[in-house]
Amino acid sequence: MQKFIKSFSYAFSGIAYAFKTQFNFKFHVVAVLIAGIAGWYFQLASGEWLWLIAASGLVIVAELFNTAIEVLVDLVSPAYHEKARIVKDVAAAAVLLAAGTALIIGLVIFIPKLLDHVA
Ligand SMILES: Nc1ncnc2c1ncn2[C@@H]1O[C@H](COP(=O)(O)OP(=O)(O)OP(=O)(O)O)[C@@H](O)[C@H]1O
Repeated sequence: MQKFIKSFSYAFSGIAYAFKTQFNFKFHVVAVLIAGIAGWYFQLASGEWLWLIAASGLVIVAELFNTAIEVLVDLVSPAYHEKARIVKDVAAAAVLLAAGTALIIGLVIFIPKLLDHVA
């Protein structure tokens, strides 16, 4: 049981590291919070909440993997290396794709609600 609790504390320290050191991670956490507040304001249906939660999770998980990959690359290849560049660029591309997907999901959910709101 103590091992189980410890593994949570390791995971939380990983989240804290990403939050403290990665501007993009902070940016995405703020975006997720804003989406959550907007979801609460517009009283999303449960299906819409599920899409929003899945999209948010996708972005945060991608950011965490990207952070881990960046740290690992810096550890094994502090000097410039073409393969290190590719690894970091591909990891960054995964975040970009996740964020783009989440943005599209957010627009599909919120644009009709915003249009209804202003009409
Ligand atoms: N060791 C390296 N060898 C080759 N290219 C690298 C190396 N480190 C970084 N790069 C290149 O520089 C880009 C930016 O790398 P960097 O580590 O600064 O990431 P970042 O996305 O700016 O994150 P952060 O600023 O949070 O560390 C990478 O995507 C890659 O193209």
